[in-house]
Amino acid sequence: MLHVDGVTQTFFPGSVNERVALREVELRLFEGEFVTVIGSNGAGKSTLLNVVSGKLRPEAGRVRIDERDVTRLADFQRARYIGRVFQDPMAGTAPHMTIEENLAIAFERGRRRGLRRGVTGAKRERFREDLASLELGLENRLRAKVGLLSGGQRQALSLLMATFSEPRILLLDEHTAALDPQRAALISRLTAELVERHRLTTLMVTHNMEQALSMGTRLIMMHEGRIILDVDDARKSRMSPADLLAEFEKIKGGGLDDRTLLQ
Ligand SMILES: Nc1ncnc2c1ncn2[C@@H]1O[C@H](COP(=O)(O)OP(=O)(O)OP(=O)(O)O)[C@@H](O)[C@H]1O
Repeated sequence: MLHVDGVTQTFFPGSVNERVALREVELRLFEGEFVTVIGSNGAGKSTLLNVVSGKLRPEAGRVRIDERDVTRLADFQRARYIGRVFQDPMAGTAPHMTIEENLAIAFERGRRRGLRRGVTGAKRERFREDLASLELGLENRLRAKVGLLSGGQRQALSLLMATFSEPRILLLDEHTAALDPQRAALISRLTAELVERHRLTTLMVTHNMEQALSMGTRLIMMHEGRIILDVDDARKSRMSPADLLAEFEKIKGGGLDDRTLLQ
């Protein structure tokens, strides 16, 4: 359902600062797959998410969602297909608006025009139910300003908002990295629950190898703009972080050729 076909992305081409962030990346996600993405700094993980979301238009290659070529659609035009949560808990929500106002915006994203805007009684009830599922007590604080919430609460709200419009693809960009371990565990649990409940096709970038192995149904490793390892669920469930590191060393040491390493 998501096809990334031969995507290449170079920043500052032809200058001394030239950086090839993605090199002919091929990636296919089936409906409902939950893929965790790991890799060294500068491997191209965020750039891949930016190309999928439409924030970046790749210099070569195509992105297709449900067979539709969306390569030339800007991010706001792809918004109804895509939900995204960033590392910064402040990025996904509007601090000066209330919890219910933030939810109302997310709810209306991607829906047809003509539906009643604003917070109606029916919507408020739905928001209350969804917030209650987070088990953070936010269902009793619908009219509180989001700026008053903690980082973990705000990230939980961002996650809920990103899944509200039942996007075709959920993009998670190190969305637990800025949280303390307890909050990170909470957001990981909520992520697994929401992905399962809405059967979302998901790409999740993380630097945490334990998390990359314990979550999702498939794992890919990136290095220098390439996907160098692609591990299915069965194999992933048998791997440890040490195995992943050993794979990485083996691939790096063996002269990289992604075509032979991709499975
Ligand atoms: N907007 C940009 N302008 C210039 N260069 C960029 C830009 N975004 C990314 N790059 C470069 O592209 C390469 C890939 O960056 P990217 O952010 O995708 O890596 P990453 O795998 O997400 O890294 P990290 O784990 O450090 O966040 C890096 O060399 C980076 O410096």
